[in-house]
Amino acid sequence: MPPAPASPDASTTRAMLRLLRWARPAVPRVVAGGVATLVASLLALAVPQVLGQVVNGHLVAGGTRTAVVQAAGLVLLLGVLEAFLVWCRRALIATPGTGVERAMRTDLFRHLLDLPVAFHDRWSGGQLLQRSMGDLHLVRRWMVFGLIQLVVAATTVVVGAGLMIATSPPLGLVYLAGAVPVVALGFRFRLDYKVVVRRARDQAGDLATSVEESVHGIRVLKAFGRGDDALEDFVRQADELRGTELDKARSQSRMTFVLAWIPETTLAVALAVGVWLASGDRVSVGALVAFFATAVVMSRPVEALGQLLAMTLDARAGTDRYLEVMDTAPAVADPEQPVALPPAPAGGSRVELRDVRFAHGPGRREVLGGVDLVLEPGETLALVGLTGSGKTTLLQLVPRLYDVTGGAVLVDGVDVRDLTRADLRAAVAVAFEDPILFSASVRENVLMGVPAEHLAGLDPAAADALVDRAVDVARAGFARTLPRGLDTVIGEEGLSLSGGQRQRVALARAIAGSPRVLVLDDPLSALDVATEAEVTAGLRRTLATTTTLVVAHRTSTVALADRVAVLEDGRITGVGPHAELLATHPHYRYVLTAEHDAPDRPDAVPDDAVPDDAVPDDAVPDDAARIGAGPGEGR
Ligand SMILES: Nc1ncnc2c1ncn2[C@@H]1O[C@H](COP(=O)(O)OP(=O)(O)OP(=O)(O)O)[C@@H](O)[C@H]1O
Repeated sequence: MPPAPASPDASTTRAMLRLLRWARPAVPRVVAGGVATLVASLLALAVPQVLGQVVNGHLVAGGTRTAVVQAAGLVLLLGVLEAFLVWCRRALIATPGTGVERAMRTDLFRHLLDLPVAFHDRWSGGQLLQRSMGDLHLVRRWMVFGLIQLVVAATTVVVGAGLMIATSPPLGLVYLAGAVPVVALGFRFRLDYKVVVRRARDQAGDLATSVEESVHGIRVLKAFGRGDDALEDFVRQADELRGTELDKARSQSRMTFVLAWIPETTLAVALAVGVWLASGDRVSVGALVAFFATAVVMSRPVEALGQLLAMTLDARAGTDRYLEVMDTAPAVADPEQPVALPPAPAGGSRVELRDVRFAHGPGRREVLGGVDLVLEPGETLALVGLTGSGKTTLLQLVPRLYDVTGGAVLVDGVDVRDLTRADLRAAVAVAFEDPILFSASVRENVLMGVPAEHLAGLDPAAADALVDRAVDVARAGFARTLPRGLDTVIGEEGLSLSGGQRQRVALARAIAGSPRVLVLDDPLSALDVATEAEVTAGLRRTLATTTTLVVAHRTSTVALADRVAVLEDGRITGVGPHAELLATHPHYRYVLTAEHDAPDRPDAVPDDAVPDDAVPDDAVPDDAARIGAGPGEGR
């Protein structure tokens, strides 16, 4: 009974064909390996035919001794050839398989870097990690082993069944009858297994996310003594995954049982029928021997079909999960016909936000509902607003970490969407409040802020000078006192440094490339007021022609600015010097003076709660507000 060749469905075939994009270079060797395996299997099938000839010719018909020796020699030769071909398969496909996996992994990583921040907001790190490691491993294993074995096993079964029918049609038909239940059960297996294997892959991704989150947040877990909770959560997820893996194993073992039991049963029936036919001379003893020897040779590929089908469905789930990421188009992409930025104006760049609107997805509430704002060349403008009012969101629209959903952001008159991302990011540098550094030396982290093409043209001394200048301006000189100075490798995400130290290295990175536009998201929040004043003064001196947009939460950061813009309910409701706004803009006054101890909404504070004349213009002289005015000062 040849079971139905375990054909995966059409969508599986389509998904696997899409792998050709990466597998194409490996195709010749995989095909050669497949041919070697196929020939080896067919040689194995030839052995029973030789045996049949020996039985009929020598044992039954009294053939010569020489014929027997020749037949034995032929069997030996076939065996040696088969072993050689199996070795060829391994040698042929081991290398291209790893090459395909590497190419797929590299493309995935490249694509992840290309995908916008909005994508990374939605996808967990563990799921992406699992897709780039575990899923690709399954795909490679299938490509170099499963696919070839599946084709070879199915071909062996079909050819073997043909030989059995040719050897004895009635016995062959008895054996074939067993294919009917196997096809039906195989179909059912495919449907069930497909669902369960996908669930297992997704759960493995969730489990990886838990590990990643816990390792990332280990300080919080320890500080709050929540390690046991994290462990409990992890164990629950691990149990779920184990349950699904057991479902997989049960489903697979049911199929293996079917593929072992039904052929054996039909073989027993065929044996009874065969003996009866032989006793009536309707089949020769040699044919009977050849028939059953073929059945024995076929039993291995028949049983393997279940495992190979499972492997194919594993790889299908891995391929689907891989392609789900690869098929996500980078929403923030380079324009087809990019515009070049005009040469940097001597006085600095002009940045304009024109009726800018932004929502985190269709149908979601607008975070920004029509922002109009102009930053004049060389100006430093502070953005102030309540927490959650959209300051960070607005900032991120300038370097296109997100794209506006309405209106436009222009740098020197050019819509940022008309620039290549490389040009834009060479012109606009960013420093975030929670800076991420990389496990590299301080020097390498700082140089990350210099556009690659600019860096490539610098000799080491010039690059060092850039780093020194940036480190001085950002008051990150502490890095020179680290064990290996600026060459000290800082830990993952810079966690071996204090929060304020990391902020200063991140600031040095932002200014190292002398950007036209600097976007700073409260980058000095972790510094003490005295250090912040030093950094502020350094920045003002050095970045005279850099146009800077800075989010400020405290008066001392506002000191960096020429003007301040107040962001309120997704709109700019006031722009002007700090002192003027403090005197005339109740919401601004509220944000800077009462944010941390006030009720939820600013609206709760009536306009007259802080009468305008309570803060006369001269009460907060410009200079006092600018330099070193801490949260309590300048109010
Ligand atoms: N990835 C996101 N998906 C959905 N909503 C988001 C996302 N990021 C931020 N938001 C929402 O957008 C709004 C503005 O957030 P944003 O971070 O810009 O505020 P903010 O003014 O910078 O706040 P803070 O001063 O606390 O840093 C908030 O209501 C926030 O919940």
